[in-house]
Amino acid sequence: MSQSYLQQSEAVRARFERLKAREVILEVQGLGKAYAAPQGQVTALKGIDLRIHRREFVCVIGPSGCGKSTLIRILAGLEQASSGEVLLDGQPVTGPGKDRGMVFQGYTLFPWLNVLRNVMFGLETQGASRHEAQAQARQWLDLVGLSAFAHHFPHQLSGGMKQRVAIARALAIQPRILLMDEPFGALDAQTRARMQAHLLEIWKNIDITVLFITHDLDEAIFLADRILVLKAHPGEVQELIEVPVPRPRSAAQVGSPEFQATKARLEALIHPPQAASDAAAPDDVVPHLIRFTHVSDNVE
Ligand SMILES: Nc1ncnc2c1ncn2[C@@H]1O[C@H](COP(=O)(O)OP(=O)(O)OP(=O)(O)O)[C@@H](O)[C@H]1O
Repeated sequence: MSQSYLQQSEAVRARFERLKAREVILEVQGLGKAYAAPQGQVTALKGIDLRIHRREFVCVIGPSGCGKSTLIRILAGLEQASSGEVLLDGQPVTGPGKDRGMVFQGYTLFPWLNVLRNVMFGLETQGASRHEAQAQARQWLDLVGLSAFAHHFPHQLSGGMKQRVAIARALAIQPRILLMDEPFGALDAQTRARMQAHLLEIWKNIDITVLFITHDLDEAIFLADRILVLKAHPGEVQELIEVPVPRPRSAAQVGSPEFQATKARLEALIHPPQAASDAAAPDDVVPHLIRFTHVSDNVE
């Protein structure tokens, strides 16, 4: 029989025990969010409970519309919950704060500031002197491997480099948790893989807890300690999976039995067998397809 994703080696089990013994940084209790929509109320999130420990790496995955972005926006304090509570270090989150760093998919650097000034920005708004902000920003640029690009402007950088600056900028204010919403979604596969390895290297070297949203199953397994799987309509917790793949992680592990078992479980949760959705669809309804191209313009 093939390996189960629930099976953990002794080392992995011991690591989870150590991880769970650490303090809880982020606690989400009975979180719900309903939006008013023209067709009635939409329940984006319902009864979400989650506890994330210090220096844990949690990925959130789920089908489109399961409330991933809503969740991260509430955690960031950009959106109000309809019910429940979010506690960061035991304190309720009521709005944005410097205890949370954000990195989004779109490149959110200030185009008119060079790389160094982009990283200095948050430090200066927090009251650091120009000199102090510059010294600290240089250290963060060093950490993301971009010291040589301090005086470049965002338009002179590749997509991956821009996201490294965004990570340096988010980390510079020394948040308790880094909230990442599909940060590598716009990158090509090769750059994306490099950024994943790079992010793990950064995470290893500093005291930061990460909550990372992704659509990509491989990315979630490669990065996470635990994966929160949400389901849609309403957005509820389907399962919180402990990733059995040992650390340190490397690309070579993708073929390992524990990686494959975890991927199979995620596939089953996110893309349930066709029969289930077929049963819900009346099979006597033939969709009416409109042909937009010229009839002779065949693609088959
Ligand atoms: N401002 C809004 N007003 C009304 N409905 C909304 C609003 N924002 C989100 N929703 C609805 O809430 C649900 C969850 O949306 P959300 O964007 O959080 O999901 P998601 O998992 O991030 O989706 P995707 O993977 O496609 O980005 C969806 O049904 C969406 O249509």
